[in-house]
Amino acid sequence: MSVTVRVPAKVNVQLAVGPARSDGFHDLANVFLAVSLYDEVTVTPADELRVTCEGPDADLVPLDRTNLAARAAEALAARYGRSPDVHLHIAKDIPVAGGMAGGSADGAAALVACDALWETGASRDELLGICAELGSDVPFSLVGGAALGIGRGEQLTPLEVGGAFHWVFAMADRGLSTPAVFREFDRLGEGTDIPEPVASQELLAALAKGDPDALAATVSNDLQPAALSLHPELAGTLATGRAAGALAALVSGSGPTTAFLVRDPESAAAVAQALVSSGTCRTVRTASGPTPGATVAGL
Ligand SMILES: C[C@](O)(CO)[C@H](O)COP(=O)(O)OP(=O)(O)OC[C@H]1O[C@@H](n2ccc(N)nc2=O)[C@H](O)[C@@H]1O
Ligand SMILES: Nc1ncnc2c1ncn2[C@@H]1O[C@H](COP(=O)(O)OP(=O)(O)OP(=O)(O)O)[C@@H](O)[C@H]1O
Repeated sequence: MSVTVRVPAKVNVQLAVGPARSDGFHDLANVFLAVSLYDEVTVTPADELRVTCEGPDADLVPLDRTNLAARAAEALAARYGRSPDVHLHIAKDIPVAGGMAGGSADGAAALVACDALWETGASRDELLGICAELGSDVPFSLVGGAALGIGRGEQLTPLEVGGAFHWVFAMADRGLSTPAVFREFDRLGEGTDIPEPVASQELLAALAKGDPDALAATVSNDLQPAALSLHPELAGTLATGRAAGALAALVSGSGPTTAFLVRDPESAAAVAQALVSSGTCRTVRTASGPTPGATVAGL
């Protein structure tokens, strides 16, 4: 018997970052939108805990116990006093170290899959608690849709969304480390007064209306200057997408994936074509959101 769970990537339509806290994290006002790029995690009983991975970026994924899917299985097993001996297979389509929460997605998916396999009877809140211990983005990968994350980004409030938003994503030729981007944010902000992060009411209204023009006017990412500082070539990718008609162009989370909000699938195709032709990125994908969080796809 095995269980397969499908889990989406995310884009941050607002990422407001406060000053560094004493624990090294930053308080956020983090507006997440789940988008239709998916990983699938399949869990099967085995003699020992083992992780395998397939997909274009598979060689970049650690297969030891640092893999967030393995850590999720271990955390759930420890909670229920059972052995974590399973085979976790990750079919990976979400870019690795791309700022789209790929590792977090696998953590949430493995948790849901093991929970179904082991029939633990854990409540949703218990699962969300384990997710928050695994990483700041992991709870959102479980719930999907759209949500405002405060604290480290792990304290979620679901958000209403009035329609589908269409996106183009450009993957860069190398990844960026999330802690390195937060450190660069701190360095760039040295000596300045960094305000407490607050969600934009205009942005929440744009999401609720399903209005792409209003959303384009309000998207923001406080980590973008830090990501551009570490990866200056991204400025060219952003400019290419804007020139091709994207309503908004921004770095996704800690980057280096760049995200382009477009009006409809036709304009997504045009922006994607321009990005491919420009040679300023590794691969280009189109997607839409919101889409549900980690969901059992097959038993
Ligand atoms: C950039 C985002 O992807 C936006 O959604 C997230 O804030 C990052 O979430 P994540 O990858 O799950 O991050 P975690 O695994 O919790 O933390 C990795 C590292 O990122 C930094 N970090 C993360 C979240 C946060 N609110 N403040 C931080 O400063 C810390 O250096 C931390 O050690
Ligand atoms: N299942 C996993 N898939 C990918 N990377 C993983 C996984 N588990 C652990 N990692 C490690 O996490 C690092 C960051 O990978 P990930 O793809 O989650 O980055 P990210 O999308 O930038 O994350 P985020 O958007 O949450 O900041 C990788 O370089 C890898 O070493």
